[in-house]
Amino acid sequence: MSEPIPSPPSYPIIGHAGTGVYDPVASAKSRRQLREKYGSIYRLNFFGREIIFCSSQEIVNELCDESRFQKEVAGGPLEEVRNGIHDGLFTAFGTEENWGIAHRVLLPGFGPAQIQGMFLAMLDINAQLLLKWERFGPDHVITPTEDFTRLAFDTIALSMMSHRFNSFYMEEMPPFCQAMTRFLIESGVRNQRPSMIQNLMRAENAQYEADIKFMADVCDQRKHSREKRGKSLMVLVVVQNRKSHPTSKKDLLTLMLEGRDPKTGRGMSEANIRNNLITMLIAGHETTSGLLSYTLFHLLSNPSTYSKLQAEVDAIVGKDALQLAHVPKLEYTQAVLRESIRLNPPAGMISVSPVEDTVIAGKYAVKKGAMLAVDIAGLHRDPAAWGDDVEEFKPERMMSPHFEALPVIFLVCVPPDRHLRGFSFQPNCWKPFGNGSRGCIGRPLAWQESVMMLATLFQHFDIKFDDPSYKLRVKQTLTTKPEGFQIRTIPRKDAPPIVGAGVVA
Ligand code: HEM
Repeated sequence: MSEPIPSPPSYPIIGHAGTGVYDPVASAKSRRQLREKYGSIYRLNFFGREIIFCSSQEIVNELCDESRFQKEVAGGPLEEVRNGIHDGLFTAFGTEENWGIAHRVLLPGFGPAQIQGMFLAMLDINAQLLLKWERFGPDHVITPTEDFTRLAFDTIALSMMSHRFNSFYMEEMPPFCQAMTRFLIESGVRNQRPSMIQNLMRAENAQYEADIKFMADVCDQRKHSREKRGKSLMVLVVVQNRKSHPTSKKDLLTLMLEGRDPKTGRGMSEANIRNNLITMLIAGHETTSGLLSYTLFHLLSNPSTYSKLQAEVDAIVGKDALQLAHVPKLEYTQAVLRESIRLNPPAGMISVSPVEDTVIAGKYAVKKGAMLAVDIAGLHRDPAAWGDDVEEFKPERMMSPHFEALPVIFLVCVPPDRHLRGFSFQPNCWKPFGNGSRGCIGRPLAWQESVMMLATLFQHFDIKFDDPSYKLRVKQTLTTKPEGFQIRTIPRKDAPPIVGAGVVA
């Protein structure tokens, strides 16, 4: 006999929408409160649309079975995000042909050799951040999240499209980031509004449309003044530049323009290329920035881990310029990243739905098409999978020999690129990059970039909180990042010169 899924009290018609039970602009916090009160499975209802939230390893392990469950875009915040990026990989419906074509065309662009080939471009952008922090000096208060956002944004553009956005030379955050932040926040809020109310919100709708238009840059060069072009994302300009200046570079943009799907023989359409260019920037820069920001926060909050990481960097990189060969040797640094993303996964939720009526956890009946949300932060704190010290920041649990002793469930890349692997202890208990065929295509890129950033940062600086009493607060769009987190960086004595690669885009 099936059991009812627990649910907080709700109101007729609206259900839980607008009642404060689930705050769309602080949903990570709401999920934490709800799972503390209702346990590892509960359901909410927004104007008749039901979402079942799950967080135990036991249930999530079932939901990761792609023969029973598939990614769900309709009915959740992703459907709103689709207004901006349509059939891009991230928001494509499972049944959409363009997802398969783009996935098969682009996957080779994220293989080990390609990611390693991005090393110099990554080092170039990395050096821009280091130089900025060095030149500001120890008295300057730095908001790391902002510069990590610039880093991630510029790294994607240079390493994947050979294009420079030069965000480090702008006082304000790049206009694309501002438009994207507004767009993602609004997408989350719209998801809880009934369409009748949404239609009345003229100012919000106008801004939303403007932000989408800005990101897509649908007005081509002829319609934009030179000044306006300079400020825009220039997605079309990126494509047009490449078409008028063909290159032998085999980067992701080349794959998009020239690649052929091995299954259908078809290439990506122009609209799908644009949707995927914006997708890569959206999916890749806030998440990586969040990972690096949380990691810095955890290191500063746990001085012994800080010292161990810096000692590892000193022992392996020393006074040399960072080399690609150093990256896999920085094992503690990678354990730090794995543990940080366990405690604070920047992408805190993914959604799936059953392909047929089914029963989960042996007792809860769920219908075909129901929306099941995987609460990743909750999963990463399941004591049954992680032990009683789940709240503690312990990179050691992500190191060998513990690491090798535990069953490795999925590998992102084949050996010998050990540093690029994804790991899981109990099946599917560590899911910061999502699941299966709809898991993160950009994870090896984000991983290499993050290891490189931490290594060079600790090689060149001693870092401290600006306010030692700072307690973690979280800012949320579709992803989360620390809010109000500020640091000071003190150049280390005898640090080697900062090396940028001088890559020409
Ligand atoms: C620390 C950094 C990152 C994290 C935590 C992260 C996390 C995720 C997660 C959880 C998903 C699954 C979403 C879902 O099921 O709805 C995903 C998908 C995706 N990510 Fe990432 N991501 C990161 C970096 C990147 C980067 C750097 C890129 C691109 C350069 C990228 C591109 C994508 C794309 C295109 C998808 C959709 C894949 C598909 O459905 O085919 N991500 N990511």
